[in-house]
Amino acid sequence: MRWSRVFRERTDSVCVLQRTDKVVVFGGGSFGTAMGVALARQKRDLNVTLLLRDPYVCKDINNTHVNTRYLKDHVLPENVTATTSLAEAIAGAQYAVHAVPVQHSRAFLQSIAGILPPDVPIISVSKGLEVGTGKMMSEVIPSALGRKQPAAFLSGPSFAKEVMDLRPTGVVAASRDPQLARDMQQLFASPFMRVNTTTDVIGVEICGALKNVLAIAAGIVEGLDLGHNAMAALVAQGCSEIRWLAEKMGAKPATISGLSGLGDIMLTCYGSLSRNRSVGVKLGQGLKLEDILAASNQVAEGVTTAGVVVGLARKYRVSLPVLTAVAQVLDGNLNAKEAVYEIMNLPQIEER
Ligand SMILES: NC(=O)c1ccc[n+]([C@@H]2O[C@H](COP(=O)([O-])OP(=O)(O)OC[C@H]3O[C@@H](n4cnc5c(N)ncnc54)[C@H](O)[C@@H]3O)[C@@H](O)[C@H]2O)c1
Ligand SMILES: O=P(O)(O)OC[C@H](O)CO
Repeated sequence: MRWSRVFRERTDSVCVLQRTDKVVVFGGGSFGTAMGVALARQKRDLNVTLLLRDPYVCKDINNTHVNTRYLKDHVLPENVTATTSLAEAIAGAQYAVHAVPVQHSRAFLQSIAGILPPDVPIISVSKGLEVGTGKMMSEVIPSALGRKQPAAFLSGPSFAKEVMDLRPTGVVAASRDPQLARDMQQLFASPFMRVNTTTDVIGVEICGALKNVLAIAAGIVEGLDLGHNAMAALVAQGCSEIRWLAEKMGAKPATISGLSGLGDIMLTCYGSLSRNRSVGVKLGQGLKLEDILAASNQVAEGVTTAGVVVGLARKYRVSLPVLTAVAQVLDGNLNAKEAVYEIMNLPQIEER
């Protein structure tokens, strides 16, 4: 019984890969490149095309197989190529991996709405909430395209560099269409990547967005050198706040304690490769936000998501002291030390 199931799953997996000839990746930053490479490694004749804006980076990828801007220490497989042409990138693609930062996703998707066939599934790996609308990518995609498009959301603890280095990684593929989630599982699963499935899109997306805000808070605690006790208390409080809000928004408990919830919180709050955590560390050390952002060429989604969380806390009537304090620090209404002081002086509570 067990072996027959294993065999059947392997056969399906081969089928999805066998019938996939081309995947387009929107955004050739760190994670778009890493996920494109993860797919290219699955099958040597799979065409993985990165859609970029910078012709010089394209040239480097096509001529030297190196993404010189985002992952200059890694050689890409030869079946990863790059183009700046929307039409060329999308032509013949059976899946589209979306790795454009959330705040730029709407304009980008509007620009491709007329070119992307309506039956090509979008696999979004972007983690954040849109400023102004408060929407998740699962809402931004149909709203920007002006139609329903098959979509899946891949999330979980997954630093681009470690995916590139073939270090074991576990993610979750979420889709309201369970078959599409299973297809994504079969497309991405490898000896180096485990892929769980779920239909809890809201849970996966909200946890992926909120953990970036909590990681900034964890970085602040690190930057202020407040110690291990403070870090553990902060992360535990943040986990509770994420659970309170996510549950009110309809997330399932299994998602909150799973890879895209607790798993990604642990990675991003404690992992030194996190860009969001790094922003927090520098804020804690007293640097100005504008200087921190100017010094980096990579996105830290928590910086923009933090303000959206304040609105969600109001909308869902839930108190989120740590997550909303991050927004206050980013807005310059509080400095990092004042934020810690305020949180430590909140009324003592019963645990819930
Ligand atoms: N890097 C990681 O380890 C990682 C892991 C999981 C998820 N993510 C998520 O993936 C998304 C992308 O992150 P990344 O690490 O690749 O970011 P990045 O900063 O390394 O690269 C961003 C990419 O988006 C492109 N881009 C920016 N503005 C654009 C626009 N207006 N139109 C089109 N393209 C635009 C950039 O040119 C670049 O190619 C984020 O939401 C991030 O949270 C990242
Ligand atoms: O580097 P960060 O903080 O954007 O985090 C990257 C991923 O989301 C980790 O799973």
